[in-house]
Amino acid sequence: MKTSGGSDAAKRRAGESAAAEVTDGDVVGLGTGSTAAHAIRRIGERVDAGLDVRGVPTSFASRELAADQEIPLVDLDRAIGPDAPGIDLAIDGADQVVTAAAGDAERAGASADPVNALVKGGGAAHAREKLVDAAADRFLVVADPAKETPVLDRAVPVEVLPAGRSVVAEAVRSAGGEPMLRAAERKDGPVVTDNGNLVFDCAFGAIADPTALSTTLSATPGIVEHGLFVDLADEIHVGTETDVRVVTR
Ligand SMILES: O=C(CO)[C@H](O)[C@H](O)COP(=O)(O)O
Repeated sequence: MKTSGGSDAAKRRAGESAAAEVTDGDVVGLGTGSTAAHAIRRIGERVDAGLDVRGVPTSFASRELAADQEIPLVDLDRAIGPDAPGIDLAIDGADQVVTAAAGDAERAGASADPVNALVKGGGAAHAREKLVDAAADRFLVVADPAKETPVLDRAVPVEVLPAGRSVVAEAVRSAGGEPMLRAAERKDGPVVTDNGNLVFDCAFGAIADPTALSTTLSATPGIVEHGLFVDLADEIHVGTETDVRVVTR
């Protein structure tokens, strides 16, 4: 599994804090990445102890981990609809998250109410993650302090239809970004997502207006989904070396 950010202990605290929010009967969106994996493992322990939940995986990796933990699963298609249960909460990681805590020093004079924005997609799972996280009644982000920032400036992952690669690259450049095709680590060639698409990591520098950039990317033909998650998170569980700080949005 790909990991980024801070210590595993901090990630575990964040994941376990969010997993404690799951209650009997819930349908839970199961995020992707090393921090969300801690939440999935803790939910698995609770299922073993009698908790009645169903999980909606966001990726091949989260499905495999949840199945290993013997968490009953339901497809997103079966979770959403007129006679479907819905998703009570989703727990998912992030590559960058704007929090006031990260900006206390840097933000002198800036608004005390930070924009509710994340960068996700370090594991190339952001298309399904956004489907599940946005469909949930509550979306809990699990992170560590290394993910916190006053302004998003990490390259934004963009999942692209293979046939639209050049068209999308030009559109990203027109929007002020520099697209870099994500290469696979143990294969000659690009990363191919769970949906059979390619990923551009698009460097925009500091993203002053994540909402505007999100709107632009969403409107670009050939982009299946991008990793800017704006106004979706309800809580950020930030694990530290000693405890957990919960930021409510
Ligand atoms: O968006 C993601 C996968 O697409 C992950 O949630 C994100 O990359 C964080 O991963 P980790 O918890 O391993 O740092």
